[in-house]
Amino acid sequence: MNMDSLDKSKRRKFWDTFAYATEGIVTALKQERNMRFHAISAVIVIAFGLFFSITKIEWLFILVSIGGMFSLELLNTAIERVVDLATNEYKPLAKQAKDIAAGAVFIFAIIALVMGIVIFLPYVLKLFL
Ligand SMILES: Nc1ncnc2c1ncn2[C@@H]1O[C@H](COP(=O)(O)OP(=O)(O)OP(=O)(O)O)[C@@H](O)[C@H]1O
Repeated sequence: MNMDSLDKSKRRKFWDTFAYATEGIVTALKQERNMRFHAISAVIVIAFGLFFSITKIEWLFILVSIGGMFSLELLNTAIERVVDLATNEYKPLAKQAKDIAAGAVFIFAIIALVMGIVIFLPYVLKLFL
């Protein structure tokens, strides 16, 4: 293999990674109700952000919340799949793996909710007061 084709195959591998990652996200969106819930929530939060013209720093927190939520839900889904692949019998370790992964999502969801309240509550109050 000459340098040129080596370079090309490396580049293809790089783009393949994006294609597989996109495929994973689309699969999760199609199969997981929670993923669709996050997508709808993200659209609503972005609409609120635009409506209230939130600051740059506030947008960054929203970005981290939305991105973190999607990433964690994807990892949780991946762990669920691996556990189901490993066994379809009732196993205490399978339960632990799924419940612990769900716990990670839950903790971040609470943090994202608190960030949302801290950011949007003052804007909402200003609207009414
Ligand atoms: N093989 C297993 N052995 C023991 N407990 C399991 C097993 N598979 C799932 N569970 C437990 O059953 C409950 C429901 O699991 P399930 O796989 O249906 O996930 P879920 O939380 O309903 O997520 P989703 O709705 O995304 O499928 C969880 O408490 C999980 O830990």
